[in-house]
Amino acid sequence: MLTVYSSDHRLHHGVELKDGAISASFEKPERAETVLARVKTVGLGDIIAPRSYEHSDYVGAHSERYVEFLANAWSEWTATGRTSQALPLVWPIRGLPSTEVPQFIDGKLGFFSMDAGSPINEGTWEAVCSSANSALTGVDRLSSGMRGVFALCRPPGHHAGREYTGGYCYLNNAAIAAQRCIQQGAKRVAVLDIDFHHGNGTQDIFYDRSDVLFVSIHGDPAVCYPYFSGHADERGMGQGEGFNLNLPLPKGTAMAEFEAALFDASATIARYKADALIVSLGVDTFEGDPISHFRLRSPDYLRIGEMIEGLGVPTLFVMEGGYMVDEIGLNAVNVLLGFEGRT
Ligand SMILES: NCCCCCC(=O)NO
Ligand SMILES: [Zn+2]
Repeated sequence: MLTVYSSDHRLHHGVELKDGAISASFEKPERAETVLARVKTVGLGDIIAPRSYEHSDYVGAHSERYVEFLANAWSEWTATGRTSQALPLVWPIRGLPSTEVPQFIDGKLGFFSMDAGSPINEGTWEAVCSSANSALTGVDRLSSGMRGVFALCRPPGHHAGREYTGGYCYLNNAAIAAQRCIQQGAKRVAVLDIDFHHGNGTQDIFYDRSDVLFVSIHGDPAVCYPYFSGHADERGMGQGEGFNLNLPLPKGTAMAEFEAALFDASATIARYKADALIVSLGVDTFEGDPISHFRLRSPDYLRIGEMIEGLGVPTLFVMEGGYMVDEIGLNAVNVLLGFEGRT
């Protein structure tokens, strides 16, 4: 299987607000390096760098003004004399009447984010573009007739909505890939999100559309991040009604329950008859993950890959979460090996 990877991800080192203190982010460069090392160790296949794309290739999944905000945020922040990481401090929540985009960068940061989980620093935008470009390059290779391609994306993307950052995400790599498939003529694209956390951003982007089916298996938002999306009654709206399937599972879920949910997800995707499948591949479902609450074990990821292959659809795997750095490579690549029947 071909892997698309850019070392430009190393330009982004985030911080995060956790338990009331600022600390180095769990979303660290070593994550992608460990997965890359495992890809090489197992001889998964060729590894290529992404092609470059235009900012306009991100629009469709995202709004133009959001992409422009991301591209200019660091320069606007540093123009105020600050060299620290740019973080939002105020958000346009229920009861605040203005719907205008503020002119000052501190207001823009809050307008275009859902939480303080996506800090912006000097190298962030370049890293974010390299991550989205890896997903786009993966689609272009898939379209050339490949059965499966792996976009080793970092930073991740599935919490990024049409106009907001969040949860370590900036551009929604999986959504940008799905949109590219549609632009290249696909009539129906399925996105399967198997990360521990609900892909609220991907849901947001396609919620009113029937040409992209979104299916997510994740920790119950009543007790798990992102808390405010991912319930089973969120089924899409307008033309998208019935093309959004959330399968929330309780904390402590192990493979038996996860596999049953994946079986249901697969049945829905099979009925949809997708021309292409984008998998948001998070492995923070692993039992040792420091910020998540499922109990999958490394061999389980082989089975997950097998089940995804059973859908018989050209598939782009897009790396999302996974924070147990020692095992992230083993677990992510096990999905890809399972997909290839190398179990
Ligand atoms: N900082 C709060 C938790 C962020 C979750 C990131 C993730 O793995 N999403 O899939
Ligand atoms: Zn996650």
